[in-house]
Amino acid sequence: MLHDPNRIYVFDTTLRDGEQVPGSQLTTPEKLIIAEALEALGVDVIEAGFPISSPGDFNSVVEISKLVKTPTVCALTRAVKGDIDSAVAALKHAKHPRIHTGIGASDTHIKYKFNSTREAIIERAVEAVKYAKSFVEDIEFYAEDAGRADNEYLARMIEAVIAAGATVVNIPDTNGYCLPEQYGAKIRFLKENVKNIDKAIISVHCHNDLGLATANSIAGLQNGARQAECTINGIGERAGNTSLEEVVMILKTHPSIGLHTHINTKQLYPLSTMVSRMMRMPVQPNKAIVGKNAFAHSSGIHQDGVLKHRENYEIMNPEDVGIDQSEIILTARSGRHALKHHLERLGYTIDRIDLDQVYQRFLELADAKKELKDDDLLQLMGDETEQSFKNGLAINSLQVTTGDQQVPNAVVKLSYNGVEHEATATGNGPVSAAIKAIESIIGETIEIKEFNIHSIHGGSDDVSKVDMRVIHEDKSYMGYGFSTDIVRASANAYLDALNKFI
Ligand SMILES: CC(=O)SCCNC(=O)CCNC(=O)[C@H](O)C(C)(C)COP(=O)(O)OP(=O)(O)OC[C@H]1O[C@@H](n2cnc3c(N)ncnc32)[C@H](O)[C@@H]1OP(=O)(O)O
Ligand SMILES: CC(C)C(=O)C(=O)O
Repeated sequence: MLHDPNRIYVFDTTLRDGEQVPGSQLTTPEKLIIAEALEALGVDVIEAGFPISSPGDFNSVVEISKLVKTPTVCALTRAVKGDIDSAVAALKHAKHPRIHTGIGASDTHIKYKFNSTREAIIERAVEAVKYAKSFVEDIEFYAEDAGRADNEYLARMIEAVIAAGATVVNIPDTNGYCLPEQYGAKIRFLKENVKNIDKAIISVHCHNDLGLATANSIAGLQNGARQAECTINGIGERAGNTSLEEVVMILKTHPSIGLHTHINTKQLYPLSTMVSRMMRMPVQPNKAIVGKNAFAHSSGIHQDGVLKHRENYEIMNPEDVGIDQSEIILTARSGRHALKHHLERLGYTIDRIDLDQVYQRFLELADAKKELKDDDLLQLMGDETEQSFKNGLAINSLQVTTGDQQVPNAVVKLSYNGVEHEATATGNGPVSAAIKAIESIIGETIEIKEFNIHSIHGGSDDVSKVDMRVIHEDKSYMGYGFSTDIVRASANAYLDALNKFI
């Protein structure tokens, strides 16, 4: 039945089990967008809904069936004829329809949910599979709460439903109870004790109540299961389901397991973001693979290690999951290598910078601010009271006079290579006067290509940020300046650019 015995079929249930999360219900158009993205991701099966549950869910299964071309479209039912009839109707347009029917298999469910007996439940299971099979060829059977079910009984049930026509047998750890070793052993037991097991694919469907959903799913796959049921971001009933991105990336990162999927992993992050937004379920920052911090390094030793050789602290390539690159987050735990990396990225030549001096000021700011962004660094470098550059240009004083009926005039005192120089110049405005005075000290005219003044928070008493692009020997250099005085901010930005090449 399986062409490639090492291929894992990925069954996505984001739109069914994932959508059981309170507050995360989706409209049909939203489900269609996600279904299309799941198809592009390369999932093998999309569980589109539980058609008997509501007219809206029925309609979603109909529309997804019409839309999706390659993956199997699956609809969930209880072991109840009415549910199966509804699923058959909803799947009418599916190119590859599957009915997913089943019933509880643990003694707890048999006794307290159904007030029934083991034998009677097997009969209901078989009857449901046969009924579904009379409409659709591809039938998946779920033995609910199989994680807590007696293995001998489970094996009898599975053998009976395969004989009745089930093509896939799902062994859910519905309550997230099992340990990986137990769950793996359960799958192995079924592989070894169900006589007709080679006529069906074993599927794993694990919940995360103890945080073991992914570990259990992998244990199941390593012991013979060939379909993994999961959701994007691991969303689902209670603590959620196995997360699709985790299973897929575990198999890709550990080729020694010898199993693979047909998932286009570069779509994982974009899809995670889409599902999180549409389902109003934020992804926790430390979530494996797709969390905001999954490829972000914030402590100095790690940052140094990653900058020297990414694989020192990364076992996956962020690009493989659709994230552009790892991030080096600047915090008070960062070291000089990380600071240097960002300064270089912002156009500073490290040889020209007094890195130790800048680092001490950086630490003080990082202690106060927690995380430093580009603007914080630029402000740090452009701080008019500090000398960030070795032998650089620094303004010692700047006097400007301007007003109606008066030619703007600037007097600049500049320290250059440790020597103070003074110059006076006029211009058509106070900024041009200040720039001309600086030019007369350095003895060169440097072309300014771009010049922008922004206020940081708004308000007339705000700090202004100036960014300026200058050209020197056909190369562009950016300079940034900050001050409550826009002339001083402009002069600072000009010197910041000049310090990168003078
Ligand atoms: C483990 C899982 O995630 S299973 C999927 C869970 N998803 C959902 O439940 C969402 C969709 N569900 C629904 O819309 C509704 O619960 C419906 C339409 C299925 C049923 O609604 P109601 O008829 O009002 O029944 P209600 O939900 O209150 O109770 C469930 C009934 O189904 C029975 N039942 C539960 N599972 C199964 C099963 N697999 N096979 C047969 N009967 C079942 C219960 O024993 C109970 O029957 P009872 O009335 O004889 O005691
Ligand atoms: C319906 C089944 C597969 C299920 O969701 C579970 O048992 O958790």
